Amino acid sequence: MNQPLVTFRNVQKRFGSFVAVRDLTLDIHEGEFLAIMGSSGCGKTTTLRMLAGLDSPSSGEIRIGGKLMNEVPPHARDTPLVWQSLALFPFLTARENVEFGLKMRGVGAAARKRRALDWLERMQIGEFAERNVATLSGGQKQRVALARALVMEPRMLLLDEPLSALDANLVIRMQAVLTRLQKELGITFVYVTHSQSEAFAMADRVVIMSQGDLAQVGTPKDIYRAPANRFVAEFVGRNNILSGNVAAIEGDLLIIDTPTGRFTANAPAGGRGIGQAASFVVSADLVTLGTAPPQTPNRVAATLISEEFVGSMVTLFLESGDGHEFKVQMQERHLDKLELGSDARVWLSWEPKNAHVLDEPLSP
Ligand SMILES: Nc1ncnc2c1ncn2[C@@H]1O[C@H](COP(=O)(O)OP(=O)(O)OP(=O)(O)O)[C@@H](O)[C@H]1O
Repeated sequence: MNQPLVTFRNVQKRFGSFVAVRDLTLDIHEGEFLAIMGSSGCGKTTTLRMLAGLDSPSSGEIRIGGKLMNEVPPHARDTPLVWQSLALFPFLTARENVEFGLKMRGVGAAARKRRALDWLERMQIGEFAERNVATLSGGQKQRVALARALVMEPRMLLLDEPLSALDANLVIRMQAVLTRLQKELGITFVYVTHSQSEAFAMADRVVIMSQGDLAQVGTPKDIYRAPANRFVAEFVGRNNILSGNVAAIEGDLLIIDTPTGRFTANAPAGGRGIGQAASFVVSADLVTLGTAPPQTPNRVAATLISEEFVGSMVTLFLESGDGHEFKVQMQERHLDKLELGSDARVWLSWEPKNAHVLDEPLSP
């Protein structure tokens, strides 16, 4: 692979004695869409601000295109940041705001106007071009800010919750606009968000942070199917997590005794001995639900507790005899065929290859 566009090497950021980012080592590749996720206060914005030059690392190195950037100020970088409380010029129109950077670069009036209007159109706010930005709604302002950053055609764009002021329908539309533009223009996007659906829908790779640490980086599929640790497995949500002790090892498979039963799980990384603690996850959409006992080693009898519908998908919440909660996700039409009553007794099962053994938990 080519040289990464951005490298963080053992980057730490302290505010007084508080450590906001502990020891971040991460590569960002040219043209990729990288999302940074994690719960509030985990260090996402601090990471982005260090990349924008608004904060400098307390130790470690940040390089862009191989060049050390630790002390390079924001205006000397090609890394515009679009964030929630956007700094638009309130006394200018939407178009003038978008034109501003081009004017600073000496682009002529006619070309500036054409490019600004083009970007406002792409952001679906062309009709507001001549309105003073102070009179626009929060969501409209956010799109002016996006147009203002994109019109400069930067090599990399940093975005901090850029869609947070938009309603749900507009979020979906803007997600499609942004991902298409990102691929068309080949701009590297670093995108901070709270929203898992947003990160998983848009990003090529997702970084999950926890209290200043990088918990996992990978494709959305990797993170969903093979969470590296318990924090990520719980953060991603739609996972069943079971814990116990290793009873036997058969090649890449571990036989694990848990309070809910004995199960076979996949542990290609190995590294566990008999008697050691081990946890595994099975995603909710990889659990099969049936009314007859299945002929597989990984099976549990469970009682249906509740159902949650989102669109055509349903998540079932169930409980095994020992009180462990299971989640099963399926298409609503499949559920209808099963004709389950309330408190129905059912069987859950999953293939050993879909039970993924977790690495050790993150250090406390
Ligand atoms: N200038 C500062 N001085 C002191 N502490 C700070 C400063 N900036 C950030 N922090 C602290 O560092 C931690 C990480 O903050 P950061 O803004 O990176 O979190 P975040 O993951 O973006 O959170 P959120 O999702 O809530 O925006 C927080 O505990 C925050 O209070």
